[in-house]
Amino acid sequence: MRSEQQLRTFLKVLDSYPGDRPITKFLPDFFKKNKQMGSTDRRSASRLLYNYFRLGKALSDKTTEQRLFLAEFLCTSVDNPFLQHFRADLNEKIYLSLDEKIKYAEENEGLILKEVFPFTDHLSDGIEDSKFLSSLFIQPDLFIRINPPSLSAVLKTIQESGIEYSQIGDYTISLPNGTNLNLLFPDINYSVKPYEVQDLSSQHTLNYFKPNRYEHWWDACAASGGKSLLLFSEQPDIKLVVSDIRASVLDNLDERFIAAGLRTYQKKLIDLTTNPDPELHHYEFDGIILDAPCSGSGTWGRTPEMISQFEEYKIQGFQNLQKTIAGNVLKYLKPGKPLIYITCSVFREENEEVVKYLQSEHGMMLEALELINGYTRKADTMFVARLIKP
Ligand SMILES: C[S@@+](CC[C@H](N)C(=O)[O-])C[C@H]1O[C@@H](n2cnc3c(N)ncnc32)[C@H](O)[C@@H]1O
Repeated sequence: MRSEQQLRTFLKVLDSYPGDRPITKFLPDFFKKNKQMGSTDRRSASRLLYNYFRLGKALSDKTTEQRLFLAEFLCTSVDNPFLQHFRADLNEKIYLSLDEKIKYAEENEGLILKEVFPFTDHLSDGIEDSKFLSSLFIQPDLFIRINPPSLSAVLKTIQESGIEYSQIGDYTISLPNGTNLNLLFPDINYSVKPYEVQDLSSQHTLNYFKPNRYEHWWDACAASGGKSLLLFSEQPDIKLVVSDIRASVLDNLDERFIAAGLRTYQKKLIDLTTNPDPELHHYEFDGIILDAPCSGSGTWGRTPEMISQFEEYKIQGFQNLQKTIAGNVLKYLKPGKPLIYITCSVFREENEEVVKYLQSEHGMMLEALELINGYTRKADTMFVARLIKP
Protein backbone atom coordinates (compact mmCIF):
# COMPACT_ATOMS: atom_id res chain seq x y z
CA MET A 1 0.00 0.00 0.00
CA ARG A 2 1.43 3.33 -1.11
CA SER A 3 0.71 5.34 2.06
CA GLU A 4 2.15 2.61 4.28
CA GLN A 5 5.31 2.65 2.16
CA GLN A 6 5.52 6.47 2.41
CA LEU A 7 5.23 6.22 6.17
CA ARG A 8 7.99 3.59 6.38
CA THR A 9 10.24 5.74 4.22
CA PHE A 10 9.55 8.82 6.34
CA LEU A 11 10.39 6.89 9.54
CA LYS A 12 13.62 5.68 7.98
CA VAL A 13 14.61 9.20 6.90
CA LEU A 14 13.74 10.64 10.31
CA ASP A 15 15.69 7.91 12.05
CA SER A 16 18.75 8.59 9.89
CA TYR A 17 18.66 12.35 10.42
CA PRO A 18 21.29 13.17 13.04
CA GLY A 19 20.09 16.76 13.53
CA ASP A 20 23.60 18.12 13.14
CA ARG A 21 22.94 20.01 9.89
CA PRO A 22 20.01 21.50 8.01
CA ILE A 23 17.62 19.13 6.26
CA THR A 24 18.55 20.76 2.94
CA LYS A 25 22.10 19.45 3.39
CA PHE A 26 21.11 16.09 4.85
CA LEU A 27 18.45 14.99 2.35
CA PRO A 28 20.58 15.03 -0.84
CA ASP A 29 23.17 12.83 0.92
CA PHE A 30 20.45 10.50 2.14
CA PHE A 31 18.95 10.19 -1.35
CA LYS A 32 22.39 9.56 -2.84
CA LYS A 33 22.83 6.62 -0.48
CA ASN A 34 19.30 5.36 -1.19
CA LYS A 35 19.30 5.34 -4.97
CA GLN A 36 16.31 2.99 -5.13
CA MET A 37 14.04 5.90 -4.15
CA GLY A 38 12.32 7.45 -7.16
CA SER A 39 11.52 11.13 -7.49
CA THR A 40 7.95 10.71 -6.17
CA ASP A 41 9.25 8.91 -3.05
CA ARG A 42 11.81 11.65 -2.54
CA ARG A 43 9.24 14.39 -2.85
CA SER A 44 6.86 12.77 -0.39
CA ALA A 45 9.63 11.95 2.13
CA SER A 46 10.87 15.50 1.95
CA ARG A 47 7.37 16.99 2.39
CA LEU A 48 6.57 14.73 5.34
CA LEU A 49 9.87 15.50 7.04
CA TYR A 50 9.47 19.29 6.72
CA ASN A 51 5.87 19.17 7.89
CA TYR A 52 6.78 16.95 10.81
CA PHE A 53 9.36 19.42 12.06
CA ARG A 54 6.87 22.29 11.81
CA LEU A 55 5.25 20.93 14.98
CA GLY A 56 8.42 22.05 16.77
CA LYS A 57 8.38 20.99 20.41
CA ALA A 58 4.60 20.44 20.62
CA LEU A 59 2.88 17.14 21.42
CA SER A 60 6.06 15.53 22.71
CA ASP A 61 4.00 12.89 24.53
CA LYS A 62 2.52 11.56 21.26
CA THR A 63 4.03 8.94 18.97
CA THR A 64 5.98 10.00 15.90
CA GLU A 65 3.13 8.77 13.68
CA GLN A 66 0.47 10.70 15.62
CA ARG A 67 2.56 13.86 15.37
CA LEU A 68 3.15 13.34 11.67
CA PHE A 69 -0.54 12.98 10.85
CA LEU A 70 -1.40 16.12 12.76
CA ALA A 71 1.47 18.00 11.10
CA GLU A 72 0.18 16.92 7.68
CA PHE A 73 -3.28 18.14 8.63
CA LEU A 74 -1.97 21.55 9.70
CA CYS A 75 0.50 22.10 6.88
CA THR A 76 -1.37 20.90 3.79
CA SER A 77 -4.48 22.41 2.31
CA VAL A 78 -5.43 20.00 -0.47
CA ASP A 79 -7.05 16.59 -0.31
CA ASN A 80 -4.34 14.25 0.84
CA PRO A 81 -4.36 10.45 0.11
CA PHE A 82 -1.74 9.88 2.81
CA LEU A 83 -3.87 11.54 5.48
CA GLN A 84 -7.01 9.93 4.05
CA HIS A 85 -5.42 6.53 4.60
CA PHE A 86 -4.33 7.09 8.21
CA ARG A 87 -6.63 9.81 9.51
CA ALA A 88 -9.63 10.19 7.22
CA ASP A 89 -11.32 12.23 9.97
CA LEU A 90 -8.61 14.91 9.67
CA ASN A 91 -8.48 14.74 5.88
CA GLU A 92 -12.20 15.58 5.83
CA LYS A 93 -11.29 18.92 7.39
CA ILE A 94 -8.30 19.64 5.16
CA TYR A 95 -10.00 22.65 3.53
CA LEU A 96 -10.44 24.55 6.80
CA SER A 97 -8.33 27.67 7.21
CA LEU A 98 -5.11 27.34 9.20
CA ASP A 99 -6.64 29.20 12.15
CA GLU A 100 -9.62 26.85 12.15
CA LYS A 101 -7.36 23.81 11.95
CA ILE A 102 -5.26 25.03 14.86
CA LYS A 103 -8.42 25.59 16.89
CA TYR A 104 -9.65 22.12 15.99
CA ALA A 105 -6.31 20.55 16.94
CA GLU A 106 -6.29 22.45 20.24
CA GLU A 107 -9.79 21.28 21.10
CA ASN A 108 -9.54 17.70 19.87
CA GLU A 109 -5.91 16.62 19.50
CA GLY A 110 -4.20 18.10 22.56
CA LEU A 111 -2.24 20.74 20.63
CA ILE A 112 -0.94 23.63 22.74
CA LEU A 113 0.17 26.18 20.18
CA LYS A 114 2.67 27.86 22.51
CA GLU A 115 4.53 24.57 22.88
CA VAL A 116 5.43 24.54 19.17
CA PHE A 117 7.90 27.35 19.87
CA PRO A 118 8.23 27.71 23.64
CA PHE A 119 10.25 30.92 23.44
CA THR A 120 7.52 33.52 22.96
CA ASP A 121 8.53 35.32 26.19
CA HIS A 122 11.62 36.41 24.29
CA LEU A 123 9.88 37.85 21.23
CA SER A 124 10.83 41.36 20.12
CA ASP A 125 8.38 44.22 20.53
CA GLY A 126 5.60 44.25 17.99
CA ILE A 127 5.55 40.55 17.18
CA GLU A 128 2.08 39.08 17.61
CA ASP A 129 2.57 35.73 19.36
CA SER A 130 -0.30 33.82 17.79
CA LYS A 131 0.32 35.06 14.24
CA PHE A 132 4.02 34.33 14.54
CA LEU A 133 3.33 30.82 15.90
CA SER A 134 0.85 29.94 13.17
CA SER A 135 3.27 31.22 10.50
CA LEU A 136 5.59 28.35 11.45
CA PHE A 137 3.14 25.96 9.72
CA ILE A 138 3.48 27.82 6.42
CA GLN A 139 6.40 27.43 4.06
CA PRO A 140 7.75 30.89 3.12
CA ASP A 141 7.94 31.97 -0.52
CA LEU A 142 11.01 32.33 -2.69
CA PHE A 143 11.90 35.97 -3.39
CA ILE A 144 14.08 37.42 -6.09
CA ARG A 145 15.43 40.92 -6.60
CA ILE A 146 15.66 41.71 -10.30
CA ASN A 147 18.58 43.61 -11.77
CA PRO A 148 16.71 46.70 -13.17
CA PRO A 149 17.92 46.45 -16.81
CA SER A 150 16.70 42.82 -16.88
CA LEU A 151 13.21 43.54 -15.51
CA SER A 152 11.14 43.01 -18.65
CA ALA A 153 13.16 39.95 -19.77
CA VAL A 154 12.83 38.29 -16.35
CA LEU A 155 9.09 38.99 -16.14
CA LYS A 156 8.59 37.66 -19.66
CA THR A 157 10.43 34.41 -18.85
CA ILE A 158 8.41 33.88 -15.67
CA GLN A 159 5.11 34.68 -17.40
CA GLU A 160 5.87 32.29 -20.26
CA SER A 161 6.72 29.51 -17.79
CA GLY A 162 3.20 29.69 -16.36
CA ILE A 163 4.57 29.78 -12.81
CA GLU A 164 2.38 31.79 -10.46
CA TYR A 165 4.20 34.84 -9.15
CA SER A 166 3.47 38.20 -7.61
CA GLN A 167 5.32 41.42 -8.11
CA ILE A 168 5.79 42.95 -4.69
CA GLY A 169 7.92 45.97 -5.41
CA ASP A 170 9.35 47.52 -8.57
CA TYR A 171 12.03 44.84 -8.79
CA THR A 172 10.88 42.23 -6.27
CA ILE A 173 9.02 39.06 -7.21
CA SER A 174 7.73 36.26 -5.02
CA LEU A 175 7.57 32.75 -6.41
CA PRO A 176 6.42 29.44 -4.96
CA ASN A 177 9.11 27.86 -2.84
CA GLY A 178 10.96 25.17 -4.76
CA THR A 179 10.77 27.03 -8.09
CA ASN A 180 13.78 25.87 -10.09
CA LEU A 181 15.38 29.16 -11.13
CA ASN A 182 18.33 27.44 -12.77
CA LEU A 183 15.95 25.79 -15.20
CA LEU A 184 14.14 29.06 -15.88
CA PHE A 185 17.34 31.07 -16.32
CA PRO A 186 20.17 28.89 -17.64
CA ASP A 187 23.26 30.98 -16.95
CA ILE A 188 24.73 30.74 -20.45
CA ASN A 189 22.61 33.58 -21.76
CA TYR A 190 23.81 36.61 -19.81
CA SER A 191 26.95 38.40 -18.72
CA VAL A 192 25.45 40.00 -15.59
CA LYS A 193 23.04 37.87 -13.58
CA PRO A 194 19.49 39.16 -14.12
CA TYR A 195 18.35 38.49 -10.55
CA GLU A 196 19.49 37.67 -7.02
CA VAL A 197 17.69 35.30 -4.71
CA GLN A 198 17.07 37.35 -1.59
CA ASP A 199 14.36 37.22 1.02
CA LEU A 200 11.84 40.06 1.05
CA SER A 201 12.77 41.26 4.56
CA SER A 202 16.46 41.09 3.72
CA GLN A 203 15.79 43.32 0.70
CA HIS A 204 13.96 45.74 2.96
CA THR A 205 17.08 46.39 5.08
CA LEU A 206 18.42 48.43 2.14
CA ASN A 207 16.16 51.32 3.22
CA TYR A 208 18.48 51.82 6.19
CA PHE A 209 21.84 51.81 4.34
CA LYS A 210 21.64 55.25 2.61
CA PRO A 211 25.12 55.05 1.07
CA ASN A 212 26.70 57.96 -0.84
CA ARG A 213 28.86 57.83 -3.93
CA TYR A 214 32.55 56.92 -3.42
CA GLU A 215 32.04 56.11 0.26
CA HIS A 216 34.09 53.37 1.91
CA TRP A 217 31.86 50.64 3.46
CA TRP A 218 32.57 47.43 5.36
CA ASP A 219 30.27 44.41 5.27
CA ALA A 220 31.67 42.86 8.43
CA CYS A 221 29.87 39.49 8.46
CA ALA A 222 29.45 39.17 4.73
CA ALA A 223 28.92 35.41 4.24
CA SER A 224 28.19 35.04 0.52
CA GLY A 225 27.59 38.78 0.21
CA GLY A 226 23.80 39.23 0.18
CA LYS A 227 23.89 42.62 1.92
CA SER A 228 26.89 43.85 -0.08
CA LEU A 229 25.06 43.09 -3.31
CA LEU A 230 22.11 45.06 -2.01
CA LEU A 231 24.40 47.97 -1.17
CA PHE A 232 26.00 47.75 -4.62
CA SER A 233 22.56 47.74 -6.30
CA GLU A 234 21.85 51.09 -4.65
CA GLN A 235 25.30 52.62 -5.02
CA PRO A 236 27.61 50.99 -7.60
CA ASP A 237 30.36 53.56 -6.93
CA ILE A 238 31.17 52.30 -3.48
CA LYS A 239 34.51 51.17 -2.07
CA LEU A 240 33.83 47.91 -0.35
CA VAL A 241 35.59 45.70 2.20
CA VAL A 242 33.97 42.36 2.97
CA SER A 243 34.94 39.98 5.74
CA ASP A 244 33.78 36.82 7.45
CA ILE A 245 35.25 34.20 9.75
CA ARG A 246 34.65 31.43 7.17
CA ALA A 247 36.81 31.18 4.06
CA SER A 248 34.33 28.87 2.28
CA VAL A 249 31.51 31.43 2.29
CA LEU A 250 33.87 34.11 1.00
CA ASP A 251 34.65 31.83 -1.97
CA ASN A 252 30.92 31.72 -2.76
CA LEU A 253 30.90 35.50 -2.41
CA ASP A 254 33.53 35.81 -5.16
CA GLU A 255 31.36 33.80 -7.53
CA ARG A 256 28.23 35.77 -6.70
CA PHE A 257 30.00 39.13 -7.02
CA ILE A 258 31.44 38.22 -10.43
CA ALA A 259 28.01 37.10 -11.62
CA ALA A 260 26.50 40.37 -10.42
CA GLY A 261 29.21 42.49 -12.05
CA LEU A 262 30.79 43.58 -8.74
CA ARG A 263 34.51 43.30 -9.41
CA THR A 264 36.30 45.82 -7.16
CA TYR A 265 36.35 44.96 -3.48
CA GLN A 266 38.70 43.83 -0.75
CA LYS A 267 38.15 40.55 1.01
CA LYS A 268 39.43 39.65 4.46
CA LEU A 269 39.20 36.64 6.73
CA ILE A 270 38.58 38.03 10.21
CA ASP A 271 37.35 36.58 13.49
CA LEU A 272 35.57 39.56 14.97
CA THR A 273 35.62 38.20 18.48
CA THR A 274 39.32 39.08 18.44
CA ASN A 275 40.98 42.42 17.79
CA PRO A 276 40.71 43.10 14.02
CA ASP A 277 43.65 45.58 14.06
CA PRO A 278 46.15 43.28 12.30
CA GLU A 279 43.85 43.40 9.24
CA LEU A 280 42.27 46.82 9.63
CA HIS A 281 44.44 49.14 11.73
CA HIS A 282 44.47 51.99 9.21
CA TYR A 283 40.87 51.64 8.00
CA GLU A 284 38.07 54.14 8.61
CA PHE A 285 34.65 53.47 7.14
CA ASP A 286 31.74 55.67 6.11
CA GLY A 287 29.35 52.85 6.89
CA ILE A 288 29.48 49.39 8.47
CA ILE A 289 26.93 46.66 7.87
CA LEU A 290 26.89 44.20 10.73
CA ASP A 291 24.58 41.35 9.74
CA ALA A 292 25.45 39.55 12.92
CA PRO A 293 25.60 35.82 13.62
CA CYS A 294 22.33 35.06 15.41
CA SER A 295 19.86 32.34 16.36
CA GLY A 296 18.24 32.65 12.92
CA SER A 297 14.86 32.32 14.66
CA GLY A 298 13.23 34.65 12.13
CA THR A 299 14.01 32.13 9.38
CA TRP A 300 12.80 28.93 11.03
CA GLY A 301 9.77 28.86 8.72
CA ARG A 302 12.35 27.79 6.11
CA THR A 303 14.32 25.52 8.44
CA PRO A 304 11.68 24.15 10.85
CA GLU A 305 14.06 21.44 12.09
CA MET A 306 15.80 24.22 14.03
CA ILE A 307 12.77 24.77 16.29
CA SER A 308 13.01 21.43 18.05
CA GLN A 309 16.82 21.57 18.19
CA PHE A 310 17.02 25.02 19.81
CA GLU A 311 17.55 25.51 23.55
CA GLU A 312 16.57 28.71 25.35
CA TYR A 313 19.96 29.18 27.02
CA LYS A 314 21.55 29.72 23.60
CA ILE A 315 19.87 33.12 23.23
CA GLN A 316 22.20 34.61 25.83
CA GLY A 317 25.21 33.13 24.05
CA PHE A 318 24.19 34.84 20.81
CA GLN A 319 23.71 38.14 22.60
CA ASN A 320 27.19 37.92 24.12
CA LEU A 321 28.67 37.19 20.70
CA GLN A 322 26.78 40.09 19.10
CA LYS A 323 27.89 42.56 21.78
CA THR A 324 31.51 41.46 21.43
CA ILE A 325 31.49 41.69 17.64
CA ALA A 326 29.63 45.02 17.58
CA GLY A 327 32.04 46.46 20.15
CA ASN A 328 35.01 45.36 18.03
CA VAL A 329 33.82 46.88 14.73
CA LEU A 330 32.85 50.34 15.99
CA LYS A 331 36.45 51.50 16.25
CA TYR A 332 36.66 51.50 12.44
CA LEU A 333 33.61 53.72 11.89
CA LYS A 334 34.09 57.43 11.27
CA PRO A 335 32.25 59.79 13.67
CA GLY A 336 28.84 60.81 12.34
CA LYS A 337 28.59 57.65 10.22
CA PRO A 338 26.16 54.71 10.49
CA LEU A 339 26.41 51.20 11.84
CA ILE A 340 23.65 49.10 10.28
CA TYR A 341 22.94 46.35 12.78
CA ILE A 342 20.92 43.46 11.33
CA THR A 343 19.74 40.08 12.59
CA CYS A 344 17.33 37.44 11.32
CA SER A 345 16.24 36.81 14.89
CA VAL A 346 12.88 37.37 16.56
CA PHE A 347 14.41 37.51 20.05
CA ARG A 348 14.63 40.91 21.76
CA GLU A 349 17.88 39.86 23.48
CA GLU A 350 19.53 39.79 20.03
CA ASN A 351 17.68 42.85 18.75
CA GLU A 352 16.53 45.72 20.99
CA GLU A 353 18.83 44.69 23.85
CA VAL A 354 21.96 44.81 21.68
CA VAL A 355 20.87 48.22 20.41
CA LYS A 356 20.43 49.43 24.00
CA TYR A 357 23.90 48.10 24.81
CA LEU A 358 25.41 49.98 21.86
CA GLN A 359 23.73 53.15 23.07
CA SER A 360 24.61 52.85 26.73
CA GLU A 361 28.10 51.32 26.52
CA HIS A 362 29.36 52.82 23.27
CA GLY A 363 27.41 56.09 23.07
CA MET A 364 25.90 55.16 19.71
CA MET A 365 22.91 57.29 18.71
CA LEU A 366 19.87 55.42 17.51
CA GLU A 367 18.50 56.93 14.32
CA ALA A 368 15.93 54.24 13.47
CA LEU A 369 15.06 50.62 14.12
CA GLU A 370 12.51 48.20 12.72
CA LEU A 371 11.33 44.70 13.39
CA ILE A 372 10.74 43.64 9.80
CA ASN A 373 7.61 41.54 9.83
CA GLY A 374 7.99 38.57 7.52
CA TYR A 375 5.67 36.23 9.41
CA THR A 376 2.48 37.57 7.84
CA ARG A 377 4.07 37.89 4.38
CA LYS A 378 5.50 34.38 3.84
CA ALA A 379 8.98 35.81 4.34
CA ASP A 380 11.70 35.86 7.00
CA THR A 381 11.34 38.09 10.04
CA MET A 382 14.35 40.34 10.58
CA PHE A 383 15.54 43.24 12.68
CA VAL A 384 17.47 46.30 11.54
CA ALA A 385 18.79 49.34 13.39
CA ARG A 386 20.72 52.35 12.11
CA LEU A 387 23.00 53.81 14.77
CA ILE A 388 25.28 56.80 14.35
CA LYS A 389 28.73 57.07 15.92
CA PRO A 390 29.10 60.23 18.04
C1 LIG B 1 23.77 36.28 9.25
S1 LIG B 1 25.18 35.68 8.51
C2 LIG B 1 25.57 36.92 7.33
C3 LIG B 1 24.71 36.89 6.09
C4 LIG B 1 25.17 37.79 4.98
N1 LIG B 1 25.45 39.14 5.43
C5 LIG B 1 24.18 37.83 3.83
O1 LIG B 1 23.48 38.85 3.63
O2 LIG B 1 24.09 36.83 3.11
C6 LIG B 1 26.39 35.92 9.74
C7 LIG B 1 27.80 35.62 9.33
O3 LIG B 1 28.64 35.91 10.46
C8 LIG B 1 29.78 35.08 10.37
N2 LIG B 1 30.44 35.01 11.68
C9 LIG B 1 30.12 34.22 12.73
N3 LIG B 1 30.99 34.41 13.74
C10 LIG B 1 31.87 35.36 13.31
C11 LIG B 1 33.02 35.95 13.88
N4 LIG B 1 33.43 35.62 15.11
N5 LIG B 1 33.71 36.85 13.15
C12 LIG B 1 33.31 37.17 11.91
N6 LIG B 1 32.22 36.64 11.30
C13 LIG B 1 31.52 35.74 12.00
C14 LIG B 1 29.21 33.74 9.90
O4 LIG B 1 30.23 32.99 9.27
C15 LIG B 1 28.09 34.18 8.97
O5 LIG B 1 28.51 34.10 7.64
